[in-house]
Amino acid sequence: MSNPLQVVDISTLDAETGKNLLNAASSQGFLFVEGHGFLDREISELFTLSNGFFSLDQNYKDQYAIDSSNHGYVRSGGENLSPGDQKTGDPKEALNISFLDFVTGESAKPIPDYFSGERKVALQSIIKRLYELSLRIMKLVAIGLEMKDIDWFDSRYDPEKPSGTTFRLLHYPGQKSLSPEAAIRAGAHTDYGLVTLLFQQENQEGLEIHSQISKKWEAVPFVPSNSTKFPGEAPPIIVNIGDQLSYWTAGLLKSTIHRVKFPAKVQESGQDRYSIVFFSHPNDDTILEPVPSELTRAIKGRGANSESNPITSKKHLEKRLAATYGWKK
Ligand SMILES: O=C(O)CCC(=O)C(=O)O
Ligand SMILES: [Fe+2]
Repeated sequence: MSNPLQVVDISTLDAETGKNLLNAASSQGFLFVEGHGFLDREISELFTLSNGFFSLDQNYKDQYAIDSSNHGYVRSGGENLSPGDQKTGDPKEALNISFLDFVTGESAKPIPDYFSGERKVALQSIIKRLYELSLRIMKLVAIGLEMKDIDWFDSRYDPEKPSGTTFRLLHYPGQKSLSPEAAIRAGAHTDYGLVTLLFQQENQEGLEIHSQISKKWEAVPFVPSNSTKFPGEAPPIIVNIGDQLSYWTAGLLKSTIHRVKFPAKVQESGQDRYSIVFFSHPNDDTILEPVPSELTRAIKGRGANSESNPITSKKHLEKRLAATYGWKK
């Protein structure tokens, strides 16, 4: 399968890497990163954990049902990512873990007791490192934007202060039905935060982007690891830009619409899809004021550059979640 996206090696924090990342983020808004440091073994174990959780009893999972703060278990049909043009919720289940502290990797709210003991330790370690990876990516964005202070974004993402960041396990059950309605597994949407990091597995494809370049739906393939360059590393991680970062950078970085479909191959095999996602957000109290970069300052009247009363990150997120889950505000 051809790949519409660039694969950026982020193992070095330098000007060239920053430019490569910025190019991808300001064209497709989606890219792959390699040199991220996650091992194949640990990501496979994480998928095994996810598989184990979703195969538990429905009654058990429902005890941890999602609340209005976006934390908890979402049963199949419980989330409609495209409320304008989809009547029913998506045929997928998810576990959202929010209220995260990145010094400990723990949530301040209860999580299913399936994740206790060694499983809990493994989960916390992954969450802490996903936070570190998102900081690395934000440093590269700052370098790409030629900002004097490459920690400008990081200083707005204190590990112990509240943020809208969510770690999410997703399961899309396999379906052999060919009805076009059921063929959409996650409705078209953009993500809400700064950057989203996503792991997927081979033979479980289905993610599509509405390409900023071709203006068409294009499949995001599974890209295997480059074992010569990065021995033992997990496959490249998908990174995409969320609405807040696009808004913050006056639209220079693109928050691209995406969805999950059943490609013919997957539909024929009836294969389930599991994905693991980290939605990274700055601290709730972050004011989305114009970014100090000459590249974004030059864009007048868009996003954060157009507001005389800048909003906070928390306010930005609340607006979007209300639309997705139909909560009355
Ligand atoms: O499972 C996927 O590949 C996409 C998930 C996604 O886009 C989301 O949860 O926002
Ligand atoms: Fe998404």
